[in-house]
Amino acid sequence: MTAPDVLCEDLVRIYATDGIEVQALQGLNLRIERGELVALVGASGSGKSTLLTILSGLDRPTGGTAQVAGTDLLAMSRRERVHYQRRTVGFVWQQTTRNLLPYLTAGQSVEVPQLLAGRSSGGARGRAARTAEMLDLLDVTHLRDRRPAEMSGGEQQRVAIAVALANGPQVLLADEPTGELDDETSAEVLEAIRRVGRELGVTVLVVTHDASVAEHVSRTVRIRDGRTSTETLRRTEVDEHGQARHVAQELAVLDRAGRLQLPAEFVDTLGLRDRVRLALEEDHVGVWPHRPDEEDAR
Ligand SMILES: Nc1ncnc2c1ncn2[C@@H]1O[C@H](COP(=O)(O)OP(=O)(O)OP(=O)(O)O)[C@@H](O)[C@H]1O
Repeated sequence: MTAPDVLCEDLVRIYATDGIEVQALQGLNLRIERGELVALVGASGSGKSTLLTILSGLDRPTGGTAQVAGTDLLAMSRRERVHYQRRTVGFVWQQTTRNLLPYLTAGQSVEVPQLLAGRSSGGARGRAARTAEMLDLLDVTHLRDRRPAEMSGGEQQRVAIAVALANGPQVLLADEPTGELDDETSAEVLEAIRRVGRELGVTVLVVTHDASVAEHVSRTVRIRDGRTSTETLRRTEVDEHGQARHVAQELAVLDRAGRLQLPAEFVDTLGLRDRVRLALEEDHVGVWPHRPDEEDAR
């Protein structure tokens, strides 16, 4: 079995400002295999951006394990960090202005990261060929000589993906890449991310608060209060009549200590609180509300 491209175990990030501590990540576990496309969804303040900032090498966790494409993010030297950010991971941010410099054309934007990374294979011609290849892959060749102000929001994000992939990263991280786009354009950009991930074999993590993103990916991980809580796996099955149908399976994340977070609707429906009654059955675990009065009466 190959090592996963993203591995977080018991990841903790505590922010301390003015003597007040905020536990943004509270022991988060996440594993993403090579070539997977995963959406991470969660409410505002659940810790999504904190996680992405750590995975992109811009911030250090307070504790736990974080490895991306074999790089240990807690043990990286400053030099390794620069290499990591230029070569190992690519990013696409929500704000189109953060992705592209206003005075560079699309072609120049894809070329600059290659120059910064000292990409020398094939020299200037090699870089030009890589640039043409990336623009073509994202269907933005016609925008090569345009600056961001001369592109739509969706076009800017597709160019941003080409920029992020310029140096052939193993992992692509996207933080709300469709946050500023309408529904139709969002769907196009997500489809472009999915296609390039598959064609280049890049592992992709898309962070979003938009639950509809989940429809475009085979695995959605939910984050709640700084921890991954539940996952939805989607796959297409062909039934006995040859009809394709989409099947979704809900899973809860179980950490190494055996903790799991029950979905909020289960907790609400059964009125579970404080303590629950557990029973180990042959092939499953039963969970009941704990009602001492009723149990005493039995
Ligand atoms: N630099 C910081 N200093 C102090 N607290 C912070 C800092 N950054 C984030 N937090 C806090 O950490 C928690 C998680 O924030 P984070 O930005 O990761 O959430 P999020 O899920 O990305 O939210 P959103 O969808 O609104 O961007 C929040 O309570 C937030 O207020």
